[in-house]
Amino acid sequence: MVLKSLREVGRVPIKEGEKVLLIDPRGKRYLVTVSDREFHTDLGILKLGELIGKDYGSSITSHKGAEFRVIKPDINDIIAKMRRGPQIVHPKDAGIIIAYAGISPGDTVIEAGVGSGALTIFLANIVGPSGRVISYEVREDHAEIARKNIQLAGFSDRVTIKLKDIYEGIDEEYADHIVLDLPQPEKVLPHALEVLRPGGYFVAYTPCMNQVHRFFQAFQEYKNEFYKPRVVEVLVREQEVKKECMRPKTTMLAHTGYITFLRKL
Ligand SMILES: C[S@@+](CC[C@H](N)C(=O)[O-])C[C@H]1O[C@@H](n2cnc3c(N)ncnc32)[C@H](O)[C@@H]1O
Repeated sequence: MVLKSLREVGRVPIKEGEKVLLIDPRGKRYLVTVSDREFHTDLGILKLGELIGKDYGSSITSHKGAEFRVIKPDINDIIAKMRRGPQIVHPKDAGIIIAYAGISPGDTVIEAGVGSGALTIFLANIVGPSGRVISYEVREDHAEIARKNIQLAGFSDRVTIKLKDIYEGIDEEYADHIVLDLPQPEKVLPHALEVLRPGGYFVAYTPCMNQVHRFFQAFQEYKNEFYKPRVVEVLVREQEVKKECMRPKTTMLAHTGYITFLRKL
């Protein structure tokens, strides 16, 4: 057996039409599509066609002599650069939703609302090509933004956006998990019970404590159908790493939302 070096395995030359991430000498990032065109920056003009056939990790130089490194973008790069409509679920919250609910490749996840599609992209990434994300949305303009963002991430094959109010019901007969980012998740509880598989999770992301309170008042009627609930808030404290001093950053993204997890019995 011939073992390939890591360098050979990772070596897939850049092709025309691919999305790549360029990083300038200051660390500024640009998501561009490789084609035979010029890309203008304040550090000079780049001829993107020069990237074709190069390796990821290599660089391209502007007409002013600035060197831009090129790497393959991941979903975080896509989400950072995509168009936003409503407020998106932050990666720290998407991460814990996926981890605590055990969302896995091949799963069918019903989501609402799609908003800008950020959480949808995280979900589609984890369920993989054999899974499905079915996302309900009431606003056509939000659905349109999300559709484009999901296409940009390359997940249109596994995501279905439905223009429908999920409070009125769920059309599907089966879901491994239900993930909600909308104002009144308690209105989805009776529909969720009909379609959620035993062991599957009902997850509700809500920014306000009074929403959590209202949810749990409604939940009393359904409490025998679920394993004991869990509510979390995720705080990420980034560190400032400098040669002379390492310490927590003085500012942080504190509150985003409360995440409620219910597991169906
Ligand atoms: C905060 S945004 C969701 C953001 C999304 N999670 C993301 O990460 O980009 C909430 C969305 O829920 C939609 N929405 C509100 N009530 C809904 C309902 N009953 N059924 C479906 N969508 C609903 C809104 O139109 C809005 O687009």
